[in-house]
Amino acid sequence: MKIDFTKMSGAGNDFIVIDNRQGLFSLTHEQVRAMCTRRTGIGADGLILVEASGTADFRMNYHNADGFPGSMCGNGGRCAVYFAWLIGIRPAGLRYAFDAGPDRYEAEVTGEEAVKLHMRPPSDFRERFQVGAWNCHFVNTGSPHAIAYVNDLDKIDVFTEGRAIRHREELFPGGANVNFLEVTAPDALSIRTFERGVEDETLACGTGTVAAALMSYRLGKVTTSPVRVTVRSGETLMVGFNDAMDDIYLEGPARVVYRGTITL
Ligand SMILES: N[C@@H](CCC[C@H](N)C(=O)O)C(=O)O
Repeated sequence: MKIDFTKMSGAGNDFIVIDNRQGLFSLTHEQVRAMCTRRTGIGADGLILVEASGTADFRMNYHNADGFPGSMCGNGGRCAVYFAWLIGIRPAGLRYAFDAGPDRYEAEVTGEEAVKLHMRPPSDFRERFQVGAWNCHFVNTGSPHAIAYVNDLDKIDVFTEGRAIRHREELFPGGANVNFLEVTAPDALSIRTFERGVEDETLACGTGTVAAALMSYRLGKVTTSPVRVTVRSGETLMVGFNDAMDDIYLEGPARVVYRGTITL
């Protein structure tokens, strides 16, 4: 089976994106994992099948690099929308609606290689609890996110510390993504994320970035919206929100890295 794919980067979070609107491809977990594996496969943090939806412009069928379906992926959603725009899923217009899991999302292409994704209201805010030596916080922004604040982000061993927190199933049933944050200004943060399903640090995480901005505002660590969040790739994501946190967006770069064909 030959599959045409587009490799995309959402602020450094990278994805294999496949047009599956005809329903031609049914990939096993092993095939997804092999395609996402770096060095021996294409290499990516996740794989997105863009599929037909009865009521939205498309459905985002997202898998983590481990081959299994993931929860909401913010950067993946932004890449999927840019992909949909590039292949002309809607002949005219920059606004898209897509389904992901049980939820409907709206987004717009805001410029060349730029997408703004409207997020769903967060749930399950939990503040100030101890996980080993870490003072942690938690919020679900479509994916579950633990958060810890640090003074010097460069010094953190994200792989070791993140992995230990990620697996605390008694606190986070199903596991959690783990974000380490440094507050750099009243409207700015830097973030590093250990991603569940990738089982490693990634160069950016969209739902983690939203979790970081919302939690930091709740805790008074940032005082305004939008919040500029610098991710590990060095790129910046913007998170805007109202006080009620029911009108939230994630905006930033989404670009094509290359196109190819893989034979499975
Ligand atoms: N990279 C993502 C998050 C993807 C889902 C996550 N790894 C999970 O299943 O927990 C993002 O940009 O939000």
